[in-house]
Amino acid sequence: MRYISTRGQAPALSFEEVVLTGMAVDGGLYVPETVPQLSHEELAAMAGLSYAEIAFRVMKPFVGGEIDDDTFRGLVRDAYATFSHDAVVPLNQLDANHFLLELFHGPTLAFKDVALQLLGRILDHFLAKRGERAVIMGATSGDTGSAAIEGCRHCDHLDIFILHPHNRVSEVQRRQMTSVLADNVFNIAIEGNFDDAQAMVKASFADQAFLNGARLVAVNSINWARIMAQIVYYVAAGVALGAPHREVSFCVPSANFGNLFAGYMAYKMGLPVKQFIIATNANDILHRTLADNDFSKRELAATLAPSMDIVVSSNFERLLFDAYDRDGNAVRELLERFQQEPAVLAEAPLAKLREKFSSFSVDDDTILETIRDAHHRTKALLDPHTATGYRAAERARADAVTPMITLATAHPAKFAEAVVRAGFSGVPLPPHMDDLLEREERYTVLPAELKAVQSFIADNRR
Ligand SMILES: Cc1ncc(COP(=O)(O)O)c(C=O)c1O
Ligand SMILES: N[C@@H](CCOP(=O)(O)O)C(=O)O
Repeated sequence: MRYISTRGQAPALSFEEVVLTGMAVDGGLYVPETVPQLSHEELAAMAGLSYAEIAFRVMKPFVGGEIDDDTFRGLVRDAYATFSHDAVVPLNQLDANHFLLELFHGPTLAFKDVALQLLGRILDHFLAKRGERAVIMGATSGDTGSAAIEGCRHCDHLDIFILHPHNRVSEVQRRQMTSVLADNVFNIAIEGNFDDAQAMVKASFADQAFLNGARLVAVNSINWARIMAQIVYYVAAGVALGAPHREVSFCVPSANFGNLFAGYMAYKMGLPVKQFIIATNANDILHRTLADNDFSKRELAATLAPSMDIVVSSNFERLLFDAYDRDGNAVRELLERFQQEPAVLAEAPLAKLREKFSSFSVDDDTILETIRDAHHRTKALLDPHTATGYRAAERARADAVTPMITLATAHPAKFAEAVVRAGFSGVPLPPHMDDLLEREERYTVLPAELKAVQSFIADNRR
């Protein structure tokens, strides 16, 4: 299996190289050169298998033999043994054909654990084999950071630097990151927003001179392995509800678009998907692009679903690459224009996207109303991100027959403030986090300046 860049000018890489590289040198993101196919028979044979076994079968072609099967099976098994639910990502039936796919039973209570528990183990495997150390640099709006720290903190070969927007993540999210006092973990609170943090991470991949030759690794969804691991739960959920014999639809709370892109990959591999619904909060660039062909940046709004407070949606580039028939030059031109001024998509690619995707934007008042309404109707207590998905699914679904699977991306305890504002008395943290609010914290506040962040990393890496 080879991986190519969405901007068409970087060298093709192997799986091991792509995992250890992150972003392509031409500024693009890596995608598989060809999409492996899951036949009708292979999908049907997954019914009833454990999540770890489905994960092994779905991901094996992407690994392309670069980790031997027994070792890879072991990494996958160990990654999902950290989840507190036997089904790893259980389906919760809300009504006749609306299901919640609960992705929050991992150690840090958000969907990021699904990929980052595995990515930490894969990185450890490759770095140990090479006898190398590496520096992780990641940007987070609150969930990727703690999941990356949790997934990589025991890895002797890694130093981890996570940038979060100062005072713009929930208290639980911040403490999940900053209360990890390990020698190889560094939390940086940026005086800016997530887009500033992500831009600094991307700029650091583009010019790594500040690291004096050390290897820089990505844990954000720019790293292909993140997407690969997230494909699995779409397949597992689809098969559990009757695929390949019947179609399913998915509604995904979206921002950086790694989650939904993984679903699109599952579809391209052969999972019968009728419809994808993109749910956004008030930061609605994905919705505006799809609905009005308005691919333009707007001021970032602080919302009740802070993990989705993102304007520049990295992985949309991967979808555009497909929509533009894998024309790297066209994608590069479009994204360069988008960075400078409002852009529009060409007619044909936009029409292609509209065949499979619809979208819906949900403001803060509606998030609160939805948390109340969903609880009243189904007894499920949703976190504010999942609430955007639930509302979008109820409003935008194409029919009342195809099972609709809304991805529950975080546990409500991570966002107690919003849940309390919706009228509930609070949500207890799970036992392993009982004392989270009393734990000592350590983090460094820095201005949103690339040089300041890079100097901090250069001075502190081991
Ligand atoms: C809880 C939660 N829901 C939804 C999202 C959006 O996912 P994505 O960025 O993959 O679109 C994120 C983070 O981005 C998140 O942390
Ligand atoms: N919501 C994310 C933002 C980063 O997204 P990623 O999927 O690219 O890591 C977060 O919680 O940090």
